[in-house]
Amino acid sequence: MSEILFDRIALIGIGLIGSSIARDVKKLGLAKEVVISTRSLETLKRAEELELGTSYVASAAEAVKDADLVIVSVPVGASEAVAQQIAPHLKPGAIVTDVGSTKASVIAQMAPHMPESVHFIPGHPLAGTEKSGPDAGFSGLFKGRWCIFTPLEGTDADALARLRGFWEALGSMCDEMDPQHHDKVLAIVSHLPHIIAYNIVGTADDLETVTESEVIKYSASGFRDFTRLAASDPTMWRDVCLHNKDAILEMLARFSEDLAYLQRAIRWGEGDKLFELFSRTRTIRRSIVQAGQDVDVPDFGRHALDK
Ligand SMILES: NC(=O)C1=CN([C@@H]2O[C@H](COP(=O)(O)OP(=O)(O)OC[C@H]3O[C@@H](n4cnc5c(N)ncnc54)[C@H](O)[C@@H]3O)[C@@H](O)[C@H]2O)C=CC1
Ligand SMILES: O=C(O)C(=O)Cc1ccc(O)cc1
Repeated sequence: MSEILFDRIALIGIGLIGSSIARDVKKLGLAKEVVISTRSLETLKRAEELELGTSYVASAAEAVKDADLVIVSVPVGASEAVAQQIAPHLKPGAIVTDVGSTKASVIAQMAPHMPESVHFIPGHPLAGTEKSGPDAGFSGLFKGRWCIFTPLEGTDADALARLRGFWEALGSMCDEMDPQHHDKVLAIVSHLPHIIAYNIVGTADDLETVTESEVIKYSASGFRDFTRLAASDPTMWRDVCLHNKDAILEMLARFSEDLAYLQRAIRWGEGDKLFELFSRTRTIRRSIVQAGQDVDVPDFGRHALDK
């Protein structure tokens, strides 16, 4: 059992990410009280059945009262609505953070509503799966994973250090970044891979009508890897696309250009070009594996806190 880091934590949104945080907080004893609130009463009831917190309230405003740490874990498009609901009820000195996959838009939605008396520190744990909802979370999700903060100018150093300490207690490695830079980096390493997966699985599904069930029947592991990403939550990914539009479009333009290069090399039988690219990318995979960042979803257990 670790030490208590916050007396009262409020979790707004209790899906995959919120419930994984709740499980770690409970397991490690990081808070005296964990108040949970979420939009649907059905999910709230499920959180209670799973005993994820110490109290369960229907309104976000009620949940944040007296909370020292507020973690907003909702689809990024709901950030402003949540900020509006909680703002008048936040305790002076409280730390308010989020876990959204995009950062500039979350800041634009939330920061204007935050009272000066609280510390608003946007965050993003780079850990997750294609699943969603409170049953999908698990203890240890964040272990060995990066958590990126995109602090606003003038952020209180002690508050940032406390939030960092919290994520480190969950096993994360922490870093800081400018929100625009975060959004560009994440566009290429996370958002594009999901968009490409949605696209290829959609294309295969369209072909299915032509080839009957062959696409699914003979799908090799490469295609199956894409289907895992393409099974990710539609609301969450719709919001990511809408709220990181510029960076995603910039990376998609670059991606399409490079795909055209590949297409041309195939058309003209330029094997040397194909070989050069495929060798370069193979080196990248090998360096990721060496750095221990190759954890596929089925292997998460290896990193779980309970092992
Ligand atoms: N799924 C993943 O792998 C990762 C997701 N994220 C980010 O974490 C956030 C949450 O994602 P998940 O936990 O995966 O989603 P989820 O779909 O599992 O859970 C979302 C939760 O938010 C609640 N919610 C939705 N709209 C709400 C509103 N207006 N007010 C209050 N609660 C509301 C839902 O009831 C649910 O409890 C998103 O912003 C996502 O971009 C970050 C890292 C990884
Ligand atoms: O399931 C996967 O492979 C992921 O990439 C999970 C993920 C989704 C969104 C994020 O912002 C961070 C991590």
